[in-house]
Parts: sequence; structure tokens; C-alpha cells
Amino acid sequence: MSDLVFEGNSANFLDWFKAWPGAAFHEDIEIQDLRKNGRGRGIVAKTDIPEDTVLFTIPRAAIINTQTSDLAKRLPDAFAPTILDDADNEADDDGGESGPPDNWVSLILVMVYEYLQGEKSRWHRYFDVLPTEFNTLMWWSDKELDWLQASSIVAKIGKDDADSMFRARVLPIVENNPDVFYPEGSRKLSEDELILLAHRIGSTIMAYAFDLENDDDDAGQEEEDEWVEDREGKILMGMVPMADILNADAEFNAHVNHEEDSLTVTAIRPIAAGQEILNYYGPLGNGELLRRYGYTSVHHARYDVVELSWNTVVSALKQTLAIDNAIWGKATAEFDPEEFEDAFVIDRDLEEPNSRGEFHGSKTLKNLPEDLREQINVILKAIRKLSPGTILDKQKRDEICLSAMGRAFELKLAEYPTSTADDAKLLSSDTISGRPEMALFVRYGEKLLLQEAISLASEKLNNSAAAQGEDDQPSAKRLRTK
Ligand SMILES: C[S@@+](CC[C@H](N)C(=O)[O-])C[C@H]1O[C@@H](n2cnc3c(N)ncnc32)[C@H](O)[C@@H]1O
Repeated sequence: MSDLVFEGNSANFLDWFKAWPGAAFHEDIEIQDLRKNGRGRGIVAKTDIPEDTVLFTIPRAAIINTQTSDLAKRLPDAFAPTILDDADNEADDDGGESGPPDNWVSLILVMVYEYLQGEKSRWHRYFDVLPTEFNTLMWWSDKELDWLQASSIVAKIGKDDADSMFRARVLPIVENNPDVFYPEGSRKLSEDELILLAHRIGSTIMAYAFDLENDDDDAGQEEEDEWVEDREGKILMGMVPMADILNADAEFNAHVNHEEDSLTVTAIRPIAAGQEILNYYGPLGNGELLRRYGYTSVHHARYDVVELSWNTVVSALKQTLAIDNAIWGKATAEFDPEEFEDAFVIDRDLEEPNSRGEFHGSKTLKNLPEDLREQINVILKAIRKLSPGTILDKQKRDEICLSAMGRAFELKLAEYPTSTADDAKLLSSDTISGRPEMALFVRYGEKLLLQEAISLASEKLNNSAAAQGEDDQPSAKRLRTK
């Protein structure tokens, strides 16, 4: 984060913001420097604020996107309209594909253009307060990523894909149109500088951009997801000054409403003086939060996720069944490996916070992954056909399935080099901060989830054995009639 952000620039930025026709900023809130809490800037209530108060209003004209920037007018061919079905707000891995840019590439181009315009851009004060350094995983060294141990989030960073996409879809447009992108007299960036700029802008968009709903879009859907910042399935993305100074958490107190001419941010419950105004990024686990936004949060740990590979499950199944390799080979040979899922997600599948941004439900794992159970059973049924003695009946099959799942969770847990107890000790030691602490928090949360999964599998196995025991007991009635 550039220090510029805090040295008087927040006040300049606020004046710049308020000068947009239709912009409003409630006098009872203020932008604060929250760096001592590791939160950059945030917006804080100065006095008690009642529910439903409109905290600020951002006119749509102040949002940066393909509709407001001049770039689309100056390069109409590059922005030919297209029906977009890939709107998942991620860097595409289709670096080589031709055709009009999707919403993600379009916003990168628009932001590169506005940035290069310098003081000529209507948003240059906004660029002054955007970050230049990031804690998102894209910017971590290999050594830093090692702190995440066996977390599957490491495989999802996609730095190389983003790099190829910038080279294929951003660089050529900038380099073929220097008169458009570079104001007269300004220095042209080298290829390396442009790629670095695209990465920075890509990371800023990932952590700061909003999907913009049209007021008349999907009215029903909007009602359903009233407080959810739904980042999927929407076409237009944009940078929304002021709304993106809000920090966020899995328990929150404000909501961004998308109206025809403006976006408004409203208090969804009373906010006490001194409390931070918080937005919501969705039910993300800490790994995903760190990847996209560069931070972790205690409240997000409930949405933690562990990915289990099918290979790990296969090892566990083989150990549980202890059957001949030949039988295993025969049983699995009849399946097309393409039809098998190669990874399974373990998560607590919790409900969303309520319309006041609060969460009251249980935070423990209630169910084991059903798709995993089904895939294991496909294999077990094939084995039973070849070797009926190995799996006598459905009861036995269920037990083998639960044992194999429990074993697979243990194998996954063993992939992390440190134990949950080691991590807990380190977390409470006060000797760790910054990236190492965030990585520690991610891997610790995943280990706790795996331990819950191990306990749940064992509990279900015990229940199944107990039920079987009861079935084996002759009933009282039968005893009497004997
Ligand atoms: C939309 S911006 C919010 C404004 C940001 N704090 C700033 O100073 O520009 C999102 C970024 O803010 C930070 N952030 C948001 N919520 C946070 C939280 N609860 N704790 C720590 N950092 C947070 C992360 O760096 C994230 O990438």
C-alpha cells in the first residue's frame, strides 16, 4: 500500500469524490487509517448510526468501466459487444483465444488506459489512493507459499495463466494503439513494465472491483440474495470509488444497493460510534479470501474448505479393503477415468448470514461429502461383484466407505508437515505476523476442518456398528415366542 494514500490524500480524495454530481457522504462517517490493525483504510462511524441510514451514494458516472471511460469510444472495434457467459471474475486461462475481450480483460484495458492518461484522467485522484502493493497470493514468493503447506489454494493462484492472458489480450491492444493509450509527450512503457502494470491492475480489480447490476436486472434474484455481493453471472464489472474503501467481513453491517443512476451504501443494522462499516465478499474460506483479497479473518474460518484428491481416497480405500491388487485392477478397469471426479470438497455447507449481516447457526461439520460417498460406492459395488466375500452386504459396504473416508481425511491431514497442536501454539505465541501468520491461519483452519471430518466419519461408523448390533439382538417378542 502506498504511503501516499494516508498522507493527506484521503481528504483530497473525499473532496474529489463529493464533487461528482449526485455523490453524497454522510457526515457521521469518516475514512480512517486502520494500518495498525492490518486493514489499510476503512470507513468508521463517528456517532451511533440507525439502521437503514444511507451512508453514501456513488453516481454511476463516477464508476470506472467500459461505459464511462472514453477508451471504448476511442477503440470501438476492440470492445465489440458480446454475450458473455464466463463472468466468474477470474483471470481467464484462455490466453490464446481471439475475439472481443471479456468483462475482466475489458476492465483491465480501461484501467490501464485511465492510469496512463495521468492527470488527464477524470479518475486520477482515485488512482492516487489505489494500492501498489498486495498481499494476495499472486505476489507471494515460493518460500512464502510453502507456509501454506498442503493447502489446495496454492494450485489456484494462476499467475502463469494471468501472465499469458495479459500477453495475448492486453499487450497487443496497448502496443498497437500507442496514440490512444499514451497522451502526447508521455513515455511509452516497456513490455515488462506493461506486464507488471497489468498484474497490479489485475490484482486491484480482483480485490476492489464490483459486479454492477442494472436496476432492472433480475429483480427476483436480487431479492433472494439481498445482502449478498453476488460476483457471478453479471456482465459489467467496474471500479466503484468510495464503496471500495469499505473493508469486509463474514459478519457485516452495510450493503451496497445497485440503483438506476447510482449505487448507495446503507446500514443494515444499527452501527455504534467507533465501529467500522463493513461490506461482505461472500461465504469464502480463508484460503480463498487470502488468494483474492490478501487477508484472513476469524469470521471467515467457518467457511474454510479442504480439497481431497481422488488419489488420496484410492490409497485410503486400498488400505481399508486390503484386497488383492489383481481384484482392485479388474474392478477399476471397467471405468473410464474421465467419468470420475478427481477432487472432492470438504466444507461445512453453512447457511448465509441473515439480512442484518449476522450469523447465528451452528458452525460444525454436519455431513460428509455426498459425491465422495457415491464415487466410493461405485468402486465398492464393482469389487463386490468380483469378490462377494470382501463386502458381504450394504451394511458392510457403508462401513468400509466410512472407514475409507476417515482414512483419506487422515492421509490428507498427514500431508501438512506440522500438527494442529504445533500451529495452535504458534498462533497464540505472538511471535508471528503478516504473511506467515495469515498462511498459518489458513492451514490451521483446514486442519481443524479435517479433524472434524475424521471425528464425524468415526461417529457415523460407530453409530452404524451400534445399529447393526441392535439388529443382531433377537427382539423381545421373538424371545418370548421361542
Ligand atoms: C475493497 S478494498 C478495501 C479498502 C482497503 N482497506 C484500502 O485501504 O484500500 C479491499 C482490501 O482491503 C483489505 N481488507 C478488506 N477487509 C479487510 C479485513 N476485514 N481485514 C483486513 N484487511 C481487509 C484487503 O487488503 C483487501 O484486499
